Amino acid sequence: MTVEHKDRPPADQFVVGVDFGTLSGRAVVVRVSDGAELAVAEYAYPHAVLDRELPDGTPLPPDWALQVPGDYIGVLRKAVPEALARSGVRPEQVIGIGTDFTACTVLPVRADGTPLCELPGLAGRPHAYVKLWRHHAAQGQADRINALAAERAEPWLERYGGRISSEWEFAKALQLLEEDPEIYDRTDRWVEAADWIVWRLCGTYVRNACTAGYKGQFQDGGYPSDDYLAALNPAFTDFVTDKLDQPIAQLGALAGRLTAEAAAWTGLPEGIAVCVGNVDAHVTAPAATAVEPGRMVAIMGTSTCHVMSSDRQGTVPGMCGVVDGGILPGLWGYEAGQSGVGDIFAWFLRTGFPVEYAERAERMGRTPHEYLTELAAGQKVGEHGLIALDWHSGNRSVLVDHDLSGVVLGLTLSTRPEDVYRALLEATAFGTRTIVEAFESSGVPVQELIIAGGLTRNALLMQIYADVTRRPLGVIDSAQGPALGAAMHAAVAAGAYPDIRAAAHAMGSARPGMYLPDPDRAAAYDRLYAEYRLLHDHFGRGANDVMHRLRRIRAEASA
Ligand SMILES: Nc1ncnc2c1ncn2[C@@H]1O[C@H](COP(=O)(O)OP(=O)(O)O)[C@@H](O)[C@H]1O
Ligand SMILES: O=C(CO)[C@H](O)[C@H](O)COP(=O)(O)O
Repeated sequence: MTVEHKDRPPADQFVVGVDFGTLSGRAVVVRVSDGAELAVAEYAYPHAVLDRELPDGTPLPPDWALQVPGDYIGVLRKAVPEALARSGVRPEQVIGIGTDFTACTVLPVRADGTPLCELPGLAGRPHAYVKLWRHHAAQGQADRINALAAERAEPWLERYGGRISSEWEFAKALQLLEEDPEIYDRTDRWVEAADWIVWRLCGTYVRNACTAGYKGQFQDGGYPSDDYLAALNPAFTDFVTDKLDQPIAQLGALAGRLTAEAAAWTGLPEGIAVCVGNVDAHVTAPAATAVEPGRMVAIMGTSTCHVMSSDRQGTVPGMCGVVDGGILPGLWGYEAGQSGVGDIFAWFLRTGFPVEYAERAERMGRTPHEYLTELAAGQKVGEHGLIALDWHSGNRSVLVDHDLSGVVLGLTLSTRPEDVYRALLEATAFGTRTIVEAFESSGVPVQELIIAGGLTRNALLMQIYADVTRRPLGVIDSAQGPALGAAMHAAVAAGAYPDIRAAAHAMGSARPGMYLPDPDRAAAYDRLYAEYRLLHDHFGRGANDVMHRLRRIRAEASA
């Protein structure tokens, strides 16, 4: 007989969490009483990431990254019913659905939520589509936003470590205005995909406090002022009033009830609780039980987000932002990140993985990642003679410059693919150490590092992170941390728990100290990290502007 914990929900109630990642959506059916994940189903976006051309063949310039909003609806129609069927749970046992999304992934929509790219005649207009979080073609607008904010000493700038990213809402909207004013004019709302999917589920458009704060620069009850926007571009003056402003709700709040249309898509009962949206990184903190100050969660996937709550409000140079209640109610939520991590490893598989390696991996029943990892694991630290900069997708923290690019130094004629692969793994660890040290030196202590996301599957990578950061690494128990976090917020929205902390204690779990730093390897990495920081400052802080010059040369050549 199971003894029901007195204040725990009954064991026959379930929630669904849906994690909209960069390349796919994952739906998980979760038991409310203890967070047990009964089933998961994944749906890969048919159009993946549009970074070369639109579906109709319209070419895209460099640094563009778009998506097709219909792909997201596919997750609701395919992954949710599949997970429900696999779970054996009856639909009437499901009391709520919660979602999380990559961010800042934004799209222009009409007043009823229709994406502009779905309107007649606009399928060939790049600015009518979703701008994915890693759309980096608005760096020019971001540079102007930062320069003007610094010149006017705008108070909100320091909440973002002194620099606004080209990945965020204002830079992307300004690019839209300046490059396709007709699409801008036809945009009724500029919506985070995190909120658009909730809008599709319950018929209500409400902005979540997380993306509004970190990506929409909502601080102390307001957005950047109209006269600041007018100084950027007079046509941008009313952007907040006309296209952005919308009621904001706290994380875990009820956004509305599942509509009949969404019930038909998902196979879930009409009228169940639909939770306010959330971000794939921040939603994972409670899933990893990181609900106390100083426990940093690094969600490692295509990119890495470092999220941490603190009782201190500080300014960490190059952080993505600090938002009151941005992760957990009542605490300052900090975000930092690396815009390319798994993406960099994927790039190397596309471009540096020889056919004979692929054939050997297949014969051994290994994926390319597994095969290269096995080959690289046997090396001693420094044996490959390489050092890399993990900037193939720009630098999000601490330099906030997406016009920077990747570097591999030390190549010789005897360098092997596994050498470069390991150097890339290590470079991302050096990037994380740079971020952790920025927090520590700014008076915001990082007590513990907990890893979540798809990259937890790579044990060598985890050990390298422990050795490089000289910190024990905890690992979230769930293989679907973001989806579990979304499910937990749905349980709160459905009233099963009073708040997300209570849900975290009942439903979240992580294993502390899974990877411990080895003193000898850590000492060897200190030498390589010192070289990384020299390169970091040389190429990233103006000593040698070659990376920006190369971009200008490329732009002229491709023009
Ligand atoms: N064993 C592995 N080692 C290193 N990287 C991996 C491995 N498996 C997948 N990846 C990378 O992980 C990324 C996908 O991360 P994941 O968390 O699954 O998805 P998402 O980023 O969409 O949430 C891809 O960029 C892929 O190259
Ligand atoms: O910046 C983000 C969160 O603030 C993005 O959501 C994240 O970088 C992309 O997610 P993933 O790497 O899992 O695809």
